[in-house]
Amino acid sequence: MAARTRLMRRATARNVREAVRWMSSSEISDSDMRCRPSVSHKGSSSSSSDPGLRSVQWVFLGCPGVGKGTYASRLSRLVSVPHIATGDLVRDELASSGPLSKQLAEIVNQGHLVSDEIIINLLSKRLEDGVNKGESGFILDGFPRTTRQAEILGGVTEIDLVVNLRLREDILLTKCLGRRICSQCGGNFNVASIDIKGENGRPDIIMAPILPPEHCMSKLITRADDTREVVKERLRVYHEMSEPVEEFYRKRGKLLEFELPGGISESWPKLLQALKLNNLGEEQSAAA
Ligand SMILES: Nc1ncnc2c1ncn2[C@@H]1O[C@H](COP(=O)(O)OP(=O)(O)O)[C@@H](O)[C@H]1O
Repeated sequence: MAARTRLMRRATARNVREAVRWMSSSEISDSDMRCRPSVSHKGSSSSSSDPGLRSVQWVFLGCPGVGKGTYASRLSRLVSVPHIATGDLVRDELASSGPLSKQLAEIVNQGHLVSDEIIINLLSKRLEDGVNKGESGFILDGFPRTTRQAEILGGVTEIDLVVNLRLREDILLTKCLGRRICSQCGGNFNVASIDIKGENGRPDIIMAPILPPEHCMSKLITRADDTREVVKERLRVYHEMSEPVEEFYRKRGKLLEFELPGGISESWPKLLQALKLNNLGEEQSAAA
């Protein structure tokens, strides 16, 4: 057991060293890595050799069901960096039926966290593959989820900004239960229709369902960990293990709190405004 732990530690250290080497061999200077949302992010290329591009290194935090994936993936397209969701890395590993898949299935389907070692291995590999393809910068979604992960990430590279998405807990559960994925195209949808009257000074919250196109309707599936019991456990685990990560970044002055006011049409422009990216959003919708 001790030997296995030592081996795991060595494997992790090696991956982190590789990530460090990746960072230091990158053409981007330290100052370029810092968040400069007001500079132009032209085109869809994420190559670091384009002097007009600056690669942001952002993290999205937030409870299960809050919409980290939705907003992180939209933003990644806007600022031309990859959206890396550790939940997707875990699901890819599960689907691959590799040596880890049985162990992972048990953990994920109980709503628990995968070990820091395994998740860092998966993330290091994804970052390395990306760098080999010429990627730079990232928006991380679902990582770090423990303070240890945050410390390891901080030892490897500088995070510019951490966006903490927030939403009422009763809505989170409904949203998780409404999630659907098209088994053919992989599209993410949500059949939940939320219309909650505000009370005690809280505003109304209206979130329209995100319905799939006709051709996906018959192919919709639900994630195995999106059952009522497992979502409740994931929320409990988030409060216990991941909320301290918010404090970790708050203390370092990197945390941007963002309370979602409603569905995408209402929240997206406000999020861009909070990130001082509204001009970029307008440019892109004008070009579309
Ligand atoms: N950083 C991480 N650390 C540990 N486990 C993780 C991490 N990211 C993802 N996982 C595992 O993958 C599952 C799915 O993650 P994700 O898709 O991000 O779910 P959620 O909807 O709960 O945010 C998690 O419940 C957990 O088991």
